[in-house]
Amino acid sequence: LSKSSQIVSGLALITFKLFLQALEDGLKKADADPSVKAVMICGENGKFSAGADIRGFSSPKRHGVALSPIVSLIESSEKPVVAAIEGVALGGGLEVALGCHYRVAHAKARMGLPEVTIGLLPGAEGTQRLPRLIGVPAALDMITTGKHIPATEALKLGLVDEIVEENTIEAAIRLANKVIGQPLEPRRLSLKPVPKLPNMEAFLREALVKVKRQARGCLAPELCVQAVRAATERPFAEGVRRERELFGLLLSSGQAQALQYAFFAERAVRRWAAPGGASWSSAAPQPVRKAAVIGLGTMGRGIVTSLVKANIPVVALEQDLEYLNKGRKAVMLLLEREAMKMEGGAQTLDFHNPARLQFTVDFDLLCDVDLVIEAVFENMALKKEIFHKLSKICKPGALLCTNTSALNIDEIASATNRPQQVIGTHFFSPAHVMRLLEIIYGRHTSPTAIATAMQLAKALKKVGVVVGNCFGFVGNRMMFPYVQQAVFLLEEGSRPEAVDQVLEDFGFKIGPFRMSDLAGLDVGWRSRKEQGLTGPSLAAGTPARQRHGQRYSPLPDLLCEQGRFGQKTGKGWYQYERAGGRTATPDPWLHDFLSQYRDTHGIQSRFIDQEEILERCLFSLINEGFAILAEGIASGPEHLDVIYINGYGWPKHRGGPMFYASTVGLPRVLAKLQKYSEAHPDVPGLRPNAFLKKLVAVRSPPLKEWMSYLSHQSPKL
Ligand SMILES: CC(C)(COP(=O)(O)OP(=O)(O)OC[C@H]1O[C@@H](n2cnc3c(N)ncnc32)[C@H](O)[C@@H]1OP(=O)(O)O)[C@@H](O)C(=O)NCCC(=O)NCCSC(=O)/C=C/CCCCCCCCCCCCC(=O)O
Repeated sequence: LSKSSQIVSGLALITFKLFLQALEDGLKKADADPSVKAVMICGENGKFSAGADIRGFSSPKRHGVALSPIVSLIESSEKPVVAAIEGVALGGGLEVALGCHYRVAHAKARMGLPEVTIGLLPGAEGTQRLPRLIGVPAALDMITTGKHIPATEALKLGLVDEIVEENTIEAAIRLANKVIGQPLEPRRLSLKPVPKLPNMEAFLREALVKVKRQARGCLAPELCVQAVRAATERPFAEGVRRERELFGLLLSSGQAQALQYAFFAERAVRRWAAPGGASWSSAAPQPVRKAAVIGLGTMGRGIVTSLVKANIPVVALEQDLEYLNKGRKAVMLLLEREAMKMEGGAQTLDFHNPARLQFTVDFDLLCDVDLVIEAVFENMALKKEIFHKLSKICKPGALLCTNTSALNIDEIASATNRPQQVIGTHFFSPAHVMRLLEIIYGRHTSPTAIATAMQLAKALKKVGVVVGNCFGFVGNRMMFPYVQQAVFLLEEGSRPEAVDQVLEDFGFKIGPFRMSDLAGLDVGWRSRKEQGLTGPSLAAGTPARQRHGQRYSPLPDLLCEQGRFGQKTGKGWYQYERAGGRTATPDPWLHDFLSQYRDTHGIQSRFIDQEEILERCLFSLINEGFAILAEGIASGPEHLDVIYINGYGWPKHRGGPMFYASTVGLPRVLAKLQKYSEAHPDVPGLRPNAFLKKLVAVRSPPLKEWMSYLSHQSPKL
């Protein structure tokens, strides 16, 4: 068939100008050449196409519109066109394949329309062709979630005609040969009707309700449903017009830019940098063939589960048999659940095999592991004791990681004989679900240790973000002023449900008070007692609402003193149906308690509007972000944004806190902070950071240029 086939595709990414022109030229040439009987389209280097170059969407008119006519050209060809899909066929890549009359895929190929994840919809007629091919429910699922489906599933759905284990191109050529001369009309998707559903209207209505609930203010999923609805209600050409209209709306919504920024930010943070010039490009990771986890509380259980899922043999250690058995049961339950979600189930995970997962109380069994993750509770003395023991037992090359959310990595490292191999790995709960891994280097941490921790994050399918050592690191340090403002707002007249509502409407998965109830108020209470901010070590005569000359709210401490720890005790900032319950209901007791508290402290209650709630919480968090950047704790604003999107439920369609600040406008953030700071001079978190002021003074450059305005390289970097 060599004479009758044409390979006209060549790039994994559709760099539109060159690629589309080549595709058009190739198709026209093939059409005009009587010796060509069929056309096969494939990619280069084992990849069909990852779709359009996402960076190109900043100039949509120039690039975007050109793909649809090409897809139509393919479909209307008088000669059969077969797509040979290897690697990935995503976005515009899959839309090209949908224009073809036949699709052959390699068994390992993946397909999807991920445009929704970058704030768009499949704008080259994908929302109109896919439902015609695989029906509305399956098409809607792919288009609104953007998920990549494996070839086997694509075959079941009818998205591809054949899958092969061997040479996809040869198989596609074989198929092309076979279908020469067969009628093409039934293979042209634009001519097919959308398969009917008995309850189409109800189905689409429910789908819209579901995506709206899940999207929390993100527009793209909703508009995807509207585009698919158009396919069910209108002829193909009109559906395409509607798709284009909706695409245009998304393109100008601002959300697409935020989501595309987030896509590249997540990839940018892999290129880490640390003190002394060490970086991702020069440091090589050590292999991790076996790991250990110390402590099987909530965090340890999730970490063990993550490691087992990543196929890394684990030794799980507890202090005594009682805790060990409790931990073992919980881990097994988590793993059973994870196995059920996986193809191949328990056999794939193999967690009943002691060579893959071993439970022990014997520290000596840690002598041959390559990496230890200590996950005991946040107590410096205990952690130091464990690290001292580890440095005696573990082999010389072993990496010693501490799962801490705030403690000083250098102090923990000082208890060992190998501070260069000590590193912070801050997991987020539940650790087998949450994608973020904050990786904290100490003063002596070696580049190899950082590279190994980053490699571990990748193996665990997490996003590793390398940051410097300070109290709370990046995520929690930015969270402190945010939560502090939320509590101050209660003192001044607001209620937990009002504050949560504003932040959840903004797009947070959960507001600060619901979050605090979920995490447990006792966690922060313990830490504040350790810091001497409350409890028996507080100096007599300390004013109730002041610490170290700054405003302090004792409200969370007072709740803890009442035994209100949140969900676990059935009462916290809200009331719950029972201890351990999850349904938060506003609590009249708390409202009375707040009134009495204000009376006791002579605070005049006032109405606080949504704007003030949002600005005080978010701008104080962002302000701390500028401090972190200025101190060199993180090497760029993308790091902060990736941390917030993946670890703190920040709405991705707003691009992360620092990106959000850039869209609000730095002068506005500064002006508002100045205003609130004047009203609350005893709150340092509201005092505009010098770096923010500087950026405004130099006329608010684009976010990617911010770091170049730091006058001196921070000693941390
Ligand atoms: C699965 C992947 C492809 C690979 O994953 P992995 O192997 O892990 O590698 P990565 O690290 O993720 O990626 C490696 C590097 O490649 C870069 N990359 C990857 N994909 C892209 C991309 N699509 N664009 C740009 N760059 C990309 C990535 O950044 C890495 O580089 P670096 O480390 O950052 O340097 C995975 O990468 C992946 O999932 N990629 C994304 C795939 C995707 O989302 N594809 C869809 C893109 S959108 C699309 O295809 C749309 C096409 C058709 C548009 C038609 C529009 C018509 C509009 C008509 C209407 C006009 C209306 C007018 C409006 C008006 O009125 O104004």
